[in-house]
Amino acid sequence: MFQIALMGHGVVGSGVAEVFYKNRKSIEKRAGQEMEIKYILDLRDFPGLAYSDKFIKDFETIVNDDEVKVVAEVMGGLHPAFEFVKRCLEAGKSVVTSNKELVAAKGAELLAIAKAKNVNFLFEASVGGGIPIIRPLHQCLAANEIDEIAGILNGTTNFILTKMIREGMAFSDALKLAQELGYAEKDPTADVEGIDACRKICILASIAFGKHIYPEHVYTEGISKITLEDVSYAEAWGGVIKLIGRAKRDENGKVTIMVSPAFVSGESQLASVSDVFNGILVRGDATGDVVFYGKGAGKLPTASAVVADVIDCVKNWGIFKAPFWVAEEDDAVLDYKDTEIAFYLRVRCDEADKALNKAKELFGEVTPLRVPSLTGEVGFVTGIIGEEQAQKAAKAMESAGYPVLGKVRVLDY
Ligand SMILES: NC(=O)C1=CN([C@@H]2O[C@H](COP(=O)(O)OP(=O)(O)OC[C@H]3O[C@@H](n4cnc5c(N)ncnc54)[C@H](OP(=O)(O)O)[C@@H]3O)[C@@H](O)[C@H]2O)C=CC1
Ligand SMILES: N[C@@H](CC=O)C(=O)O
Repeated sequence: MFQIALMGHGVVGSGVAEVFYKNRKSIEKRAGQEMEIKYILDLRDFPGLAYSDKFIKDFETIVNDDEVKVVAEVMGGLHPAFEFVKRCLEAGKSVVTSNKELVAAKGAELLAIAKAKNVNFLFEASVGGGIPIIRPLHQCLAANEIDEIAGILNGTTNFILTKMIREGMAFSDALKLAQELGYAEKDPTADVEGIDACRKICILASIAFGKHIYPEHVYTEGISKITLEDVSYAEAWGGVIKLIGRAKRDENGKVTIMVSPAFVSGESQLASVSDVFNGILVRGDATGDVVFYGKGAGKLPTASAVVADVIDCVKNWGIFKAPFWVAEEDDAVLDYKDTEIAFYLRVRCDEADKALNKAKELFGEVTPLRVPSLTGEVGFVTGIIGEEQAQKAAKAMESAGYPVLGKVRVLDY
């Protein structure tokens, strides 16, 4: 009998218990072992559940119990999750987690401990909720050199943008709904400001490129400044606005990585990824583009990935099967200011032609965008230019009397 401990009984943790008890027979069959949840650690009490007797409040009970072989950490946050996970691994227990903050910050260190102890540290649920992406990237695509990964990695912001685009719903109402549905992080700033997507693209890039990419080295911009007017200009351009995380490795091994809202063409596979769904494009040198799609957040989709990792730990007891990357001292990430991309801008003006002439002078050739219902302003899309040049040119537009009302990157996916 394999004894398991669950740390956290919130949205994901309660889903893990639900999936485990509902599908226990098939789960045990797939794991090849009988399994039981011995403890559930949480700060609160949960009376009236069929498994209410499992709840404990002291982590020491779990770490000191040799019968507990696999621990699922679904509490979230960096502390005390890091200390708890580290101690479990050091005690010879395999750990699975849905906690991207933990993996993005401490993945290399925890993987090194797991490898040394010959236990597993798995985190399929940390990216893309219920979408299988970590295992395919690490195992099924292992024969490829991965050149690029780009995707919609945050369910909450994609849900908000979809509600804004399709229903004209106010940002705050859409966020409230995402929180009620259990999609958002405890502090939704992490979703809205792109921090959650940044953690996820860091995890994917670390697996793909074999070295730890730290969130603090990644330029990150969220969707809080996106307006319904920007949405209309994107439509006039022939696309939609999405929050995109992307990472690309050049021939020297340097990584360009960024999270920001972006115009994506209506024909792009990412354009049709709506609601809480995530879509992740992986470009391999042998496979070409492979796209992963599914529910990126929510109780049961995420729990599905956590329980699958638990099964893997049980089935592969004594075999290290986790993805692996090393912590690197030198920074592998290129300064985003040294990279190039196209931009959409929206400026206030009395005469659109004059504003567009000024834009040409400052940005080079531009493509005008017109939304008939919006007066006293004009939108345009630049060619590929340097990030720094774009920043300077936008400032110069303002100095010339054309206040910038919106500025979003334009992608060619
Ligand atoms: N919700 C989602 O759709 C997804 C979430 N994730 C990740 O999964 C993790 C959990 O998310 P979610 O379930 O939504 O979060 P919740 O806040 O709903 O659940 C966390 C639970 O853990 C408990 N907890 C927190 N700290 C401790 C502690 N020190 N000791 C014991 N219990 C503790 C909390 O108690 P209390 O409420 O009293 O603080 C709460 O019950 C996060 O890392 C999140 O980023 C990943 C993919 C999708
Ligand atoms: N808050 C996250 C939850 C899953 O990672 C999201 O909205 O994607």
